[in-house]
Amino acid sequence: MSVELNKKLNDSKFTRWMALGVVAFTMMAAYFVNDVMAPLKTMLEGQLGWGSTDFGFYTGAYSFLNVFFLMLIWGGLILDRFGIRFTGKLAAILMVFGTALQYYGITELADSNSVYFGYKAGVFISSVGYSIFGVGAEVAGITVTKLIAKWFKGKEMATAMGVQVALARIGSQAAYTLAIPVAKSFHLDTPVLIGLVLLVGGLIAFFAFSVLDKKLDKQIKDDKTSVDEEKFSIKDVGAILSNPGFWLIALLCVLFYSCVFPFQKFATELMVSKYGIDADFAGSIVGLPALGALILTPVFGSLVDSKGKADNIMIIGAAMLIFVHLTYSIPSINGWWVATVLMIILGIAFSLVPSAMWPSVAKIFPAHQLGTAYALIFFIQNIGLWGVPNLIGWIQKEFCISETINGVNQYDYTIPMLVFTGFATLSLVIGLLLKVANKKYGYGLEKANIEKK
Ligand SMILES: NCCCC[C@H](N)C(=O)NCC(=O)O
Repeated sequence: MSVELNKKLNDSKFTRWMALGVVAFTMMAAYFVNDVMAPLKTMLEGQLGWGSTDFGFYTGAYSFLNVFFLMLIWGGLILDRFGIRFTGKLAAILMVFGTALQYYGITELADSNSVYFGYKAGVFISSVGYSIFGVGAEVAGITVTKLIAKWFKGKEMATAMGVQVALARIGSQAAYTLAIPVAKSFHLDTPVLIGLVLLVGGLIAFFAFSVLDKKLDKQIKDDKTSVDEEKFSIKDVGAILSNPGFWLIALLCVLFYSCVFPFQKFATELMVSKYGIDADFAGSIVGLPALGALILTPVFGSLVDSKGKADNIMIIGAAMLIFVHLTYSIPSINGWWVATVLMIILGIAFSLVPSAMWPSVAKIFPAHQLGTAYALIFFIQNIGLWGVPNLIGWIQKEFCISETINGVNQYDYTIPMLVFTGFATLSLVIGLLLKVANKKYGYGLEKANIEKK
């Protein structure tokens, strides 16, 4: 009888997975908007005169406020201080506002001749919007990760994190697949408008989740058997930063993701220019990792839950990325099917690492430090998400223009792909060091997550 009385919302499998589904929709919309402009790179250059450095500037803007104004750090502190509901709603509002501004930049300012800080008004304002969106998206990301750790503690935590990431990748896949066909059938800005509508839906979804979460908090408070969670204090930042596990995960994260997300932003053009894939179809190939991750991330997540071995999984994922990027860099290997197979391999790596890495953070840090720990890791990751697209855009402009057709530059991708290979190699080295640290400090990364009853 007392067992029944103590039953909380998240003890019901159906309710916790339904709650996850609701917030996953918010993240799906966020990932759609995040990626929807990437396949349009060549169209943006042709129709709005956005060159490679403009595109690199815009793409890197996602992380600009997070990195230079420490917005992610504030977001993490707000999350640990004021909780999941407040922070999640704030993040969703920022995403909607930022996307609306981005839309304004590519519609109303498309023909403007004004220049701000050396960039066309349209490029600059869209980038400001994307930067605000980036704050919202990243803060939403850490909020959702923390809420999964709360709702799924001692349960299928890695599977749930995997499912959330997988559903988010549907957003990315949809963006890569639909952007060019939609932009061609309607207007260049229509894909962003669709993203804006989805985000408003995501905002409503998060408000709906908050009702459930409030109820769960009340149950946790009323439950005499539940242990009171320690409150976050600013001293915890020091504790997080002095943990070697933090630095290794953060470095693995920045290096690994620097050769996935920024690569994907340029990859549609790579598929067309090097592999001769039709522009309408190229986005779908680039979206393949997202599609693969949809199936594989939960599979690998449940493997981590039941069998553990997160340390080895991260190492294998990093090694696969080296193979993929190195092969993309070889000029003589240019068959469309090779490009496709490599994307599939990248998709497997892209499923392995996140499904092992994010739950590992929850093993290294206690619950009250999790928001800040995820925020600091995302912060370091964002340095890469800002710097790498700018670096690649600059390299392309300086060293990679192979010819110019009707005023649109064609780029050779050998050097950019070697740069990505370098990052992937470093991520493997860090993965190996993490394995050593795991043994030394006993993080338990090799252990299963699901508590045996
Ligand atoms: N294109 C999405 C960027 C999301 C970055 C975010 N900080 C993150 O790492 N999310 C986890 C993931 O695996 O997508």
